[in-house]
Formats: sequence, structure tokens, C-alpha cells
Amino acid sequence: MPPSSPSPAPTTRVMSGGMSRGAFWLMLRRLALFAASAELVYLAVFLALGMPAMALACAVGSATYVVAYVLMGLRWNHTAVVLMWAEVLTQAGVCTVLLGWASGGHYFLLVFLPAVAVSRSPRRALAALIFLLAAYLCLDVLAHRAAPAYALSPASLTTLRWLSIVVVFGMFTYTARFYTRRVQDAEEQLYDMATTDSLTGLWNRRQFLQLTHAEIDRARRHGTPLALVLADIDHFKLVNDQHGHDTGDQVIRHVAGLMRGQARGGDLMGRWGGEEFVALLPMTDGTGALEWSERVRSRVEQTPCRPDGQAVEVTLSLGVCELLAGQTLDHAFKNADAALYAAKNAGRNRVCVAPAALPAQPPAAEVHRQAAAAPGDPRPAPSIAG
Ligand SMILES: Nc1nc2c(ncn2[C@@H]2O[C@H](COP(=O)(O)OP(=O)(O)OP(=O)(O)O)[C@@H](O)[C@H]2O)c(=O)[nH]1
Repeated sequence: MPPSSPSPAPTTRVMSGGMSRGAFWLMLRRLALFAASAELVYLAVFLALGMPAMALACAVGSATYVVAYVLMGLRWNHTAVVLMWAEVLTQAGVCTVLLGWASGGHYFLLVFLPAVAVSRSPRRALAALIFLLAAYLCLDVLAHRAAPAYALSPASLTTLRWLSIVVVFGMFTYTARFYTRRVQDAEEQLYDMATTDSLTGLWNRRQFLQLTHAEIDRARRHGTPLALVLADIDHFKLVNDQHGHDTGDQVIRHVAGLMRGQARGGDLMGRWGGEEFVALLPMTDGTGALEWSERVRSRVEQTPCRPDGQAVEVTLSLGVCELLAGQTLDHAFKNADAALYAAKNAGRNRVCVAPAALPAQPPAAEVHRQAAAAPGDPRPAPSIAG
């Protein structure tokens, strides 16, 4: 990263497990609340079992999780995590040693596993895992070497154990869902970044080409027409020079929006690069594409971009080509590009059709349809040539 670049905000820094730091702490805060509520359920169970000391321990446990929740809200994350570790270890140890292995208190150590697994430092994760395993085995040894301090009835032990199992299931399910959703979000974000142009939201060149190949196959299978349109903002360099690059960007976005506004469901719109756009119109022949392009041209001409309230008038030149049977995409692009070049050469703000697209039409130079031009407009009158 260049030194002048701002460092990313803590909430967007990505952990090694693919989750942002902010998301991780959000998850941990929710788990702290969940644990605080679970402790209250235990408190009620211990009171019902006539064990006020254990109920008090649960009250302290619940308060500890609430404090951890608040601390995480204040970004005292490290202290909060230490508190939560201490609470879980104490609770699991006390339950297992005092009530016996059958109470299921040791299951709580397992809830650390998902959090440890996404640690940014593999060495720290390994150390935490070894510590957890050692703690678990120690509890197992302690619980099986000495008799529990409290001799609970099998029914009471089953109640406590099942409660632990339900709580651990709940926490695991939540963390698994949380991680899965984060991964899905990240995948969608990556897909968007890889396929769309960030300025306009249109398909980028690579994705447009990929989708175009599929569309050509479909058109060939069904014998339906398909048209390609290349569009380029006129004198765009002047817009940048006169109004600045940011306004230039807004003009690009504005024109992209107007093009998208004229699209039907199956039409593909892409940003070909710079101030150039591309459209693939399924079920559309050269004549249909010409009409569509003329609508876009006229819309752009009549709708100035107003980035800061000030109107920036722009026009668009378009080159149209119908993809004919046996024609390669490369060939179609060359034809559309030649038509666009013709539109630029003929004075801009107009649509030209590659001759092959309108087989019944006379040569390009001979057909001109006048489009509305304001009286006294110094620009050449827009026309459609085919
Ligand atoms: N603001 C902005 N400008 C861009 C972007 N991409 C390309 N440009 C500029 O677009 C301008 C294109 O200029 P030219 O290729 O000369 O075309 P033009 O001025 O539109 O002229 P004609 O196409 O012949 O009408 C260049 O100045 C580029 O720097 C972009 O993403 N944002």
C-alpha cells in the first residue's frame, strides 16, 4: 500500500478467516448477550434445585457477560475477551468438579472453538487450541478421579447436561450461520467487483464478453436476431478539461444510467472502457437496434447531466451492427466500431449502422434521417445513417 494511502478503518480490516474485524466483534458481542441470558436460565434451574451458591455463581457469570458486552461496545475488546475466557473456564471447571462430568459443564469449553479458528494469528490460534484441549483433558481427569462435591439426582444431572447441550448447540448454530452469511456476502462482493464496472454499475468488459458468448449461442440455437451497439460520449475530453475529472465521472455515470433506462430485460449493457459503452440486444435486428440507439441518443441529448446543479450537456455517437449468421463476435465488433467511427466522422451525436446490418438499405452515405435539432443549434443535425 502506498504510504500516502489511508490505512483501512478497523471495522473493515479482514481477518485471516475471511471475516472483517467489525463483524467478528459484532458476533462476539451477540454471543456475550446470548451467554448472559443462558446464565439466567441456569440461575433459575439451580434455584429450583435448591443450590443458591451455584445460582449466585450464575448471577455473577451473567453480569460478567454483560460487562464484556459493554466493554466490546467501548472497544475494550481485549479486556472483554479475557473476561469471557475467565468466565467460561471458571464456569466449566466449577460445574464439572462440583457437580460431576455428567453435568455437562465442560461442553462450554467447546464454544471457544469457532472463535479461535478465525484468529488472525495462526500461532495464537494453535496455542489457544492446545490450551483448550489441555483444559478439557484436565477437567476429564479431575472429574473422573474425585467424586463430585454435590451428589445430584440423575434427573437433575440430565436436566443440567441437556441444558448445556442446548446452549452449546445454539451458540454453534449461531456462529456457523454468522460465518456462512459473511462468506456469502464476501463472495457476492467479490463477484460484483470482478464483473461490474464500479463507476457505472454496468458489466465490465470481461463479463460483458462472457455473457455475450452465451447470448450468441442462444440466438444461433433459436435462430433469433441479435444486435451489437457501441456508444461513445462526444468530445468527452472537453468535459474533463472544462469541468474537471469528477464531473467527467458523473457524466459517464449519467449516460450509463440513461442507457440502462432504455434497456429491456434481456439486454446486456457494459462499459467498454473510458467513455465508451457497449450493448447487446437479443431478439433485435439491425432496424430494431437502430431505433433503440436513436432513442438512447435522443435521451442523452435532451437530458443534461447536473452534477452540481450546473447543466453539462453531452451527446452520444453510436455504431450499430446486427450479428449475422456465421459472423464472429470479433467481426461484429469491428463492424460496430466502424459504424461508430462513421458516426463520429459524420459530425457526432448520431447513429450509424454497419452496412451488413441492413442488407436491404443503400450504402451508408446515402441514407440520412434527420433527428430533431433545435433551431440555431450550432451542432450538426443528428442523423441516422444506415
Ligand atoms: N472523467 C473520466 N475521464 C475519463 C475516464 N476514462 C477516460 N477518460 C477520458 O476521456 C477522454 C477521452 O478523450 P478522447 O478519446 O479524445 O475522446 P473525446 O474527447 O470524447 O472525443 P471523441 O470521442 O472523438 O468525440 C480522455 O481525456 C480520457 O482521459 C474516466 O473514467 N473518467
